Amino acid sequence: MLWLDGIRVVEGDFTLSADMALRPGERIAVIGPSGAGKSTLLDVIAGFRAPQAGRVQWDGHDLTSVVPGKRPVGMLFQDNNLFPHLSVERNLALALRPGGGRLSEADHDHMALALHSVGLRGMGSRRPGALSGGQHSRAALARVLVQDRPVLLLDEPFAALGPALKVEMLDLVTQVAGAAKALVVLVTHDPADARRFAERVVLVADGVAFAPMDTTELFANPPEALRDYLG
Ligand SMILES: Nc1ncnc2c1ncn2[C@@H]1O[C@H](COP(=O)(O)OP(=O)(O)OP(=O)(O)O)[C@@H](O)[C@H]1O
Repeated sequence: MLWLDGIRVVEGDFTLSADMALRPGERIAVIGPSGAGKSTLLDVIAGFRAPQAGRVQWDGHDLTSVVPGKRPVGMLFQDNNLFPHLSVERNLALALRPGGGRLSEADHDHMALALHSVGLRGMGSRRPGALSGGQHSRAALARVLVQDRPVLLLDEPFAALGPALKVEMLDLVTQVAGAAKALVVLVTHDPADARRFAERVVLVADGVAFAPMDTTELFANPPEALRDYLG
């Protein structure tokens, strides 16, 4: 379980409070107005931002003072570009062994499996410039998957893709994260993404990241803050 316990972030006029528990393996969407604090919430979980109060816990371990690289968290951003001068496989290798070092046969098998799972089997030797937009997104997803982290944070990773490709990628994330039993937290501006992807939704508005609500119930009976956001 990922616990956000009494989290409070304050920066000038901006405040964000969060108290919630997210279950292993579930798919969460984070929605809310621009500037409400969706990315801030992910940054607190990932450790890029220290809250002024509260604790982040995973599986009973307090992560609050753990550096980002040591947290059980993988992240995928929209601009999370692959290194253009390295092959896809070298990009994956860097994610697997950030400090360098020789890759074992098991590591190579692991990378091949990650590429296979995102539909890029046999494309490991290509450079990112030789991939289509959709393939690029798949490679970036493989790079996160190869790290085998039980929590995946996705900050609008597919916003630049066309609608059909975005749906394809969301379904792929559902499939691969399901196989890995990873908790996925997806920030999106598109309520349709939340409906398609998420079992539960965290609404961020008015300084609060509200505890997750069942997606179907939330959209069937939206609270005022969501009605304001949906317009
Ligand atoms: N590096 C920073 N320094 C100061 N303020 C920041 C910084 N990054 C974000 N903010 C502010 O923190 C608040 C929350 O930003 P955040 O990016 O978390 O919102 P968001 O909901 O993800 O927005 P969007 O949907 O536009 O991406 C905003 O008021 C923003 O201006």
